[in-house]
Amino acid sequence: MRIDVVTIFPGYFDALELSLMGKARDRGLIDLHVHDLRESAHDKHRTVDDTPTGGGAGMVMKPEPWGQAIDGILADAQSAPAAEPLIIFPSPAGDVFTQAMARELATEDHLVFGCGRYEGIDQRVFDEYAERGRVRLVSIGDYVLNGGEVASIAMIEAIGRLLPGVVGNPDSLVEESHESGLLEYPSYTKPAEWRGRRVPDVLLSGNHAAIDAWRHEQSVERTRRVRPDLLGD
Ligand SMILES: NC(=O)c1ccno1
Repeated sequence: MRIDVVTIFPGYFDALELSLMGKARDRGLIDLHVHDLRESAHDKHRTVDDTPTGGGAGMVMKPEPWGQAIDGILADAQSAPAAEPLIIFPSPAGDVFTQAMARELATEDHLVFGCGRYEGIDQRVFDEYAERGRVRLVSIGDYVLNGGEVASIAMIEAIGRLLPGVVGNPDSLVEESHESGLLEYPSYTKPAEWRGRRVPDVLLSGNHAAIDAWRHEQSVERTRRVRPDLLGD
């Protein structure tokens, strides 16, 4: 999968050089390109924002740099045999990102993440690329961040880990929270007792049918307690 990111803070994405994402990039499973939006601003001060038309607080990101940055990515992509990219703008006003959406987006060949800052991006950028291609505003939750970078990293990790070969044992993706509609059961490891707290006896029994039943019961109980909405309660 090719992933392009447009941001005024490229350094945020150094985090994607670490751990599984870094290994996936080294192995060519993820082809990440981070673009500094200011490289597409050509006035003396590389200006990327201006005052809101109609008044109001803060600043709005200008459309010209965004147009040049995204056009450049689309032109580059056309030279490669990939499907038309999906452009994602992280926004608290977007569709809520879920594990199901992560799985859907993991089937894409090319994703572009546009990281807004300030009071947001001029609406005409969304309109331009929605007419020319595919655009989605996506929220990672009902709260507001200072920009789209952290949300993009979260989505890139959630999507990237689902790509074949990224996670060592694909079985570990199956019993995770939100995969089965339930939250994951509690996990334990050695030692069998720690500060007087014992691992549940069933997990030491070697009876795999009983262990599976206990884990499912724990998942249902945790889901009912923490996220009854997932059970339709
Ligand atoms: N909730 C979000 O996804 C978000 C993105 C930018 N600010 O907030």
